[in-house]
Amino acid sequence: MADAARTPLMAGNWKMNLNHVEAVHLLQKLSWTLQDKKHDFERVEVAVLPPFTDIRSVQTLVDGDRMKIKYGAQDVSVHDAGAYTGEISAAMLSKLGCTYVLAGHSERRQYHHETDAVVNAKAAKVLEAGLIPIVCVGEGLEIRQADGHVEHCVNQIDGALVGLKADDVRKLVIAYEPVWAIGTGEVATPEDAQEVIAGIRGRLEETFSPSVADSVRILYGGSVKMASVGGIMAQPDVDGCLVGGASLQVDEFAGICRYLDLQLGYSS
Ligand SMILES: O=C[C@H](O)COP(=O)(O)O
Repeated sequence: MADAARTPLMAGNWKMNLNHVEAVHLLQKLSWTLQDKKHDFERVEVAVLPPFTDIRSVQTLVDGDRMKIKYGAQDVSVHDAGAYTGEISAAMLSKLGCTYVLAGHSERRQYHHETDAVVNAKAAKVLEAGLIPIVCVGEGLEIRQADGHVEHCVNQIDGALVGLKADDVRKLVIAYEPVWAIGTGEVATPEDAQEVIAGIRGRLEETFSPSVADSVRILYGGSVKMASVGGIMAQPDVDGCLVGGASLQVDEFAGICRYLDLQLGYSS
């Protein structure tokens, strides 16, 4: 089990799925399901990351129903304001009540050529706006097969966090997502996840301090399901999951959020 001082976080990345009407339906159902099961949000935090076009509707629902589910965005601009067609600033996301913002998801790195320097600039903007970046790292299959996965991810972390203050780093969340496990049904073994996440935590200790390394929550992501979440969460350095496909299915995502209850044998 991870350090009890770090509250586990289950974050659902909806990617480019669900229009704002569908988003409201799914979130309402998720909230009812978790409430019905008396989910303790202080014990396991729950967040959803909808497309930009859904966020205002999500905000209205969360505020109106006083939901304890948090929400955020999947990306952010490196710019503050101005002539940047199509971009969304961190300040705009803050105004919408977001808590989290993904920075450097592998799909952004792959399809939009985001480098570690861009991820670093995005993380800095998110922190400046008082929000929490979820900085994503992960290796492709070739790097894994060449046994370079820990070094690759640690280097990505170095690049993404360069110039950030220790007190800011302490607040952020990191997600380790092996690219070969995203949307493929190939889950890394719990030991695979632990190996890389422990490597990242070790680097945080070297670069910042033991207390910073102990504070940062590091999630695993890649084909997480109800059936696999327990083994992953049993690892000492894993503090939660970044869930893609399974977060679009209410019962599956609620089950992932309730992994502790289900382990204790409470009703599903
Ligand atoms: O952000 C989430 C990850 O890309 C994982 O997606 P997945 O659970 O569909 O594999």
